[in-house]
Amino acid sequence: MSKFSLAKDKIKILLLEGVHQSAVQTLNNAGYTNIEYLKTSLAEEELIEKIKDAHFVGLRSRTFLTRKVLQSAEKLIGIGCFCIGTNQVDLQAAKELGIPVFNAPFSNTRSVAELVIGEILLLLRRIPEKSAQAHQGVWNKSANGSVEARGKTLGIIGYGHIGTQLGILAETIGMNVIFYDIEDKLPLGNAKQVADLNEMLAQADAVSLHVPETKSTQDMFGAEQFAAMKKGAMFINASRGTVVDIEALAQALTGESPQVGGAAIDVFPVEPKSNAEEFVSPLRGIGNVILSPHIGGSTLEAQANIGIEVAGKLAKYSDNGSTLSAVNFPEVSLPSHEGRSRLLHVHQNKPGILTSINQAFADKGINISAQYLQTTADIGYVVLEVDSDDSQAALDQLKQIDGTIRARVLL
Ligand SMILES: NC(=O)c1ccc[n+]([C@@H]2O[C@H](COP(=O)([O-])OP(=O)(O)OC[C@H]3O[C@@H](n4cnc5c(N)ncnc54)[C@H](O)[C@@H]3O)[C@@H](O)[C@H]2O)c1
Ligand SMILES: O=C(O)CC[C@@H](O)C(=O)O
Repeated sequence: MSKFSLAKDKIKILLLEGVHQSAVQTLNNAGYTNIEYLKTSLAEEELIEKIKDAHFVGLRSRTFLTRKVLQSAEKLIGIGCFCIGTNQVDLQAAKELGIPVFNAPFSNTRSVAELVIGEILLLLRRIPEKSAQAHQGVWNKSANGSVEARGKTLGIIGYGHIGTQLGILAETIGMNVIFYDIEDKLPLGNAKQVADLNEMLAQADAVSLHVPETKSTQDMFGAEQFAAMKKGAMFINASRGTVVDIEALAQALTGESPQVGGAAIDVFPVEPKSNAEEFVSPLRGIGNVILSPHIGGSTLEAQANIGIEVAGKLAKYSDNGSTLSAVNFPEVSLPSHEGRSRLLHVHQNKPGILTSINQAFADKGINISAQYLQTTADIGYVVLEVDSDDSQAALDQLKQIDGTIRARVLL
């Protein structure tokens, strides 16, 4: 449960899924050299084996940190998702175990928005279909079904970081933008929020999904929503595969008179674990459909920035305890702590814990020179500073506080 600070070269960092080398560089620059770097994700049993002695783990969207995996990771003190989505981690389990999870909330936003704009233009011109025909030697020179984006309406579902960027880019090419979000959002440019999803679907010439994977978005788009779309409108999903009923999409794209005119899909309910595995989908082979292997955020710029951002957050948490921008944890932003030892204490959020800590320290004559506290409904994170000579005694006291989840000292 409790940890004493380790020398940096003893802190083991497991990096999975080929995160950008900028992550390794950032960690090395911060003094962390004990890094195991793997190009792929790992299946549960292998992951349990590998993560056993790791203090930090870095991953992208294909590694699933379930409660079972996290419970087996006895030394783990921090998790870095080198992406935006954090649905692949059991955030609640990580929190209960006192492990903060960090991500890169902005670094690939622009890359996704640019890809979607490109896809809208290609779909409206029926280029996927025409390109496939040309590859087969068919010369189909015709304007049938090809339209400009100018003056058409884009419906965005989920008007967050990506949705808003996309809206701005779409307006610059002359599109009207409407959006649907469960929260009231400030519309950028001339965008308009629509309160009812079906009302939005009835107006949009292209619909693009930018929601996170949550209980409320699971299967939020199925046969009923495709039927509510304007006949022949385009459909784009670069959010998460679980948001869309993929069989219903396949049906809406096929038949004598398809309801949906074309689609660009980057994310799938089941995705191959590595580039070596076959990609299986009911959408394969359907005309005017762009299929991409979950690369919406995969540009060199985005990946390099993500590497620096997330590795920097892990190093900062390891060095000074800062949890600023953690997605599952009380956020504490901390100055440097030269000349003193800093103790990190994660506890169940119940009355009396701070009093117990202060009393225990007072009883042992340990002076607290700084104290920072943040809580969520179920856990509390308190950071204390003491004279370096008192650090071991202070850690011993913290370990005994009822409700302690984790205690660690930074020298
Ligand atoms: N394809 C890729 O490579 C790629 C890259 C980056 C992000 N993503 C995915 O895109 C998602 C969105 O990213 P973001 O940075 O814009 O997130 P964000 O959190 O900034 O925005 C999400 C928006 O969705 C809204 N929302 C949540 N539930 C909703 C619901 N049920 N109905 C309507 N709106 C709802 C939220 O209020 C918010 O405005 C990420 O969670 C991630 O899963 C995919
Ligand atoms: O890099 C990945 O695997 C995931 C990218 C994207 O879906 C994200 O959530 O940022």
